[in-house]
Amino acid sequence: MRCFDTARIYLKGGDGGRGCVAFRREKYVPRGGPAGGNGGDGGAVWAVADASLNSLAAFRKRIHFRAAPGGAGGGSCRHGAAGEDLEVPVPPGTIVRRRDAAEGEAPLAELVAPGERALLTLGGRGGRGNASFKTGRNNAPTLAEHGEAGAEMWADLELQLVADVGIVGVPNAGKSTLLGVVSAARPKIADYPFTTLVPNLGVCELDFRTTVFADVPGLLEGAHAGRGLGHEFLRHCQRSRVLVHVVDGTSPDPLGDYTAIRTELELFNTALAEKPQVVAYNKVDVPDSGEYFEEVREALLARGVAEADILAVSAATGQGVTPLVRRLHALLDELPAQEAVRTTDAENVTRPPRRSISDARIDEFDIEANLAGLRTWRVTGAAIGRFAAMTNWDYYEAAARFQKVLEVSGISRALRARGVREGDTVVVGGAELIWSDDQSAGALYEAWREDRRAKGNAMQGSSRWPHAT
Ligand SMILES: Nc1nc2c(ncn2[C@@H]2O[C@H](COP(=O)(O)OP(=O)(O)OP(=O)(O)O)[C@@H](O)[C@H]2O)c(=O)[nH]1
Ligand SMILES: [Mg+2]
Repeated sequence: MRCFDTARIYLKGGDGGRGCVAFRREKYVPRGGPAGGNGGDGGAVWAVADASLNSLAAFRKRIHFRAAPGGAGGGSCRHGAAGEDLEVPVPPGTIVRRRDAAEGEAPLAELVAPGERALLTLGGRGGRGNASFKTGRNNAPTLAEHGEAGAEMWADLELQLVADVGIVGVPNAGKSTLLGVVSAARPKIADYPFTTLVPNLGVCELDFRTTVFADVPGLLEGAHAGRGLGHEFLRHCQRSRVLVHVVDGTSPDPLGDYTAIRTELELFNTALAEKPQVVAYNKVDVPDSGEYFEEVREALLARGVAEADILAVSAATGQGVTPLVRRLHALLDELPAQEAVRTTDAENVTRPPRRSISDARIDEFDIEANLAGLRTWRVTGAAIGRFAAMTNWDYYEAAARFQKVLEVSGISRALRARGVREGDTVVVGGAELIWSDDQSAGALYEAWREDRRAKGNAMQGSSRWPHAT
């Protein structure tokens, strides 16, 4: 038995395209200005509330969602095309949390109204082409960046159905049958407990009004504590504005059933228990079931349930169902108008921020020394790691720029303070560097050329080049 109101998915923004190194070619000008275009930004991943969905079952079949990468930059300052965004359709009422969210952290998004969108992951920034590196001092830069990797994450989805009316009651009380009779929905109905495994939504039309009903699997005692299936589904009721409490009139103890459900609701969430509720005493078409009705009615009145909120019905024959729906309309009318009930403090991001995905600082890093007893150092930090990944080691100027950043960020100083020595290996992100005490540009150039020669200029990214500081 599985239920599909939670799911775990993998999201990845598209990688940025690589920047290009090119120069303008003009007649009589041997070497024109830099003309390498930027790579395109990678596509973002969005969640979109799709009213045609009412479960997360689709995420059994597909759990990976990757947006398209940006195109590479070209010559003549042609920028790469932006990668297309990817939209992940989710049923209205879906909450998205990052899997590694801290305790108490607000969810990433809560999609309630049909068509509502929220940004989940950004694509990577496109790498800059050499035209973008032109400065007064360097008007013929020969370097370009790799695109930034798109952000990736695992996310947990939770569905809390959006409905006007939540139908609660013990298993077999007739909840699904009631949903079927008030709406065109055809929920699964059978003569054993827990026929309903996936919550059903039904649209009821009466008196020119449309009301959405949610039928959830029966609640068992202990449901609030996670015993039985009911707990999984109680959350759906949180979204509904009023409740119908279906009581099985043919049960040996209808009042006991009623009390057990009320207890579950209160233990799960007091806000849930405080929702307006109508008691539908069901199956009155069965001979003898009416016998207890008066008794149960008296007991409910004694507990403060209003007379108008206790109705005898037969979901099977439809008897008493119209007055029941009208009573629900009246209760809904008493409530303040509400667009949609939000249950979290998620702040949906609807416009991608105009900045890189990472707001990490370049001077925030850690150094691990002497890994495995070797003369190897590892520098970690979100910003410096990203910088290393975007550095295109094919170009000497990119390597020189990287060295400058090591200086400016304080990483070189920190390494010296920790006792780095000539010939030591320094790992920064995906790049492996060899430490040299000779800080001159000439030494760096020689080392870079040596490294390129050894590589045949073939490899990208996980480059190894001697580093002189
Ligand atoms: N005679 C009679 N039988 C009914 C009535 N309502 C429901 N039933 C029967 O009761 C059984 C259970 O009905 P369901 O609608 O599946 O009950 P449920 O509350 O949805 O049950 P779960 O999904 O298991 O929690 C079925 O055999 C229905 O045909 C009614 O008004 N009269
Ligand atoms: Mg059912």
